[in-house]
Amino acid sequence: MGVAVIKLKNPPVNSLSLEVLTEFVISLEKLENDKTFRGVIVTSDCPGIFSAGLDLTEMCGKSQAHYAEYWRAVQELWLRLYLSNLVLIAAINGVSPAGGCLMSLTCDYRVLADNPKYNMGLNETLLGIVAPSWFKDTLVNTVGHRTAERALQLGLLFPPAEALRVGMVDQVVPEDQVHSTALSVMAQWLAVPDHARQLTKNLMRKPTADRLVKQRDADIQYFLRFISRDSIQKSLRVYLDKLRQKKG
Ligand SMILES: CC/C=C\C/C=C\C/C=C\C/C=C/C(=O)SCCNC(=O)CCNC(=O)[C@H](O)C(C)(C)COP(=O)(O)OP(=O)(O)OC[C@H]1O[C@@H](n2cnc3c(N)ncnc32)[C@H](O)[C@@H]1OP(=O)(O)O
Repeated sequence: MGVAVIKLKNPPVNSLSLEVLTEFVISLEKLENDKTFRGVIVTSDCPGIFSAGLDLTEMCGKSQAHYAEYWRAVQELWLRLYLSNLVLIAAINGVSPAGGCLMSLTCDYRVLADNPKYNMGLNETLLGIVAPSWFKDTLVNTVGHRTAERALQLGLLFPPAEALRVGMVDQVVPEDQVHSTALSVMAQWLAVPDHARQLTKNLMRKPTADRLVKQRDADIQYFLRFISRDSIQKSLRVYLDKLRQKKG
């Protein structure tokens, strides 16, 4: 039925490095241009981890030029996913904080494995950083304003039952059924004529995407100013050190 699977593979935690973001956009573009494909299942090849989100090492101790290049790549992936003409289904087979969660929120439907460790949410505030407005918009469009407001301020990571309750995911299923469920949901979405579904998706999503498109450069400048602050760099270093020390 013309369904591709994109499996994220950047061990150990599928962090969204510049290289991963770039490759993801290229793969998506190829699938968009190949008319034999109508749908994509986005999943992970790293056991227990869907994606650890944006790669913190790309946002810490690097040059301004690097931050700008990285942020443009983050914007590009979000825009491509959010406005994709393909049916995108996230088969979430692991934990998905921040950028990992965002990626799944751009999909048309989310199936999450029922494992209490597989938390998801936009936890940026816990790192001492702030989810950008378009991250916030994506969450609001999924779970509504009040739930998003509380989740964003507290940096909440929702376990599967809670994620389902607030509407962050559409289905929670046993871990060994995530892929088959994604496939059967895909069949249901592909039963709808493409042109009607695509125009409807565009109608729902374009106003949100346009807000970023209209101010992409300003958004990059804003990110540069924010991420270059000493206090923000310090927060990120402390957070990364904590992650590294966990093992020791
Ligand atoms: C007004 C606003 C204006 C502008 C906006 C400005 C700023 C906002 C910018 C960006 C928004 C940010 C979005 C993000 O996505 S930030 C990333 C958030 N991610 C997390 O908090 C997850 C962190 N990781 C974890 O919690 C765990 O690693 C995880 C549960 C995923 C897996 O645990 P596990 O025990 O299996 O592995 P670890 O031992 O913890 O990690 C292994 C290895 O990987 C490194 N690691 C983990 N996560 C990341 C990451 N996101 N980026 C880079 N590296 C990561 C970890 O340090 C370990 O490294 P090492 O010790 O060297 O092996």
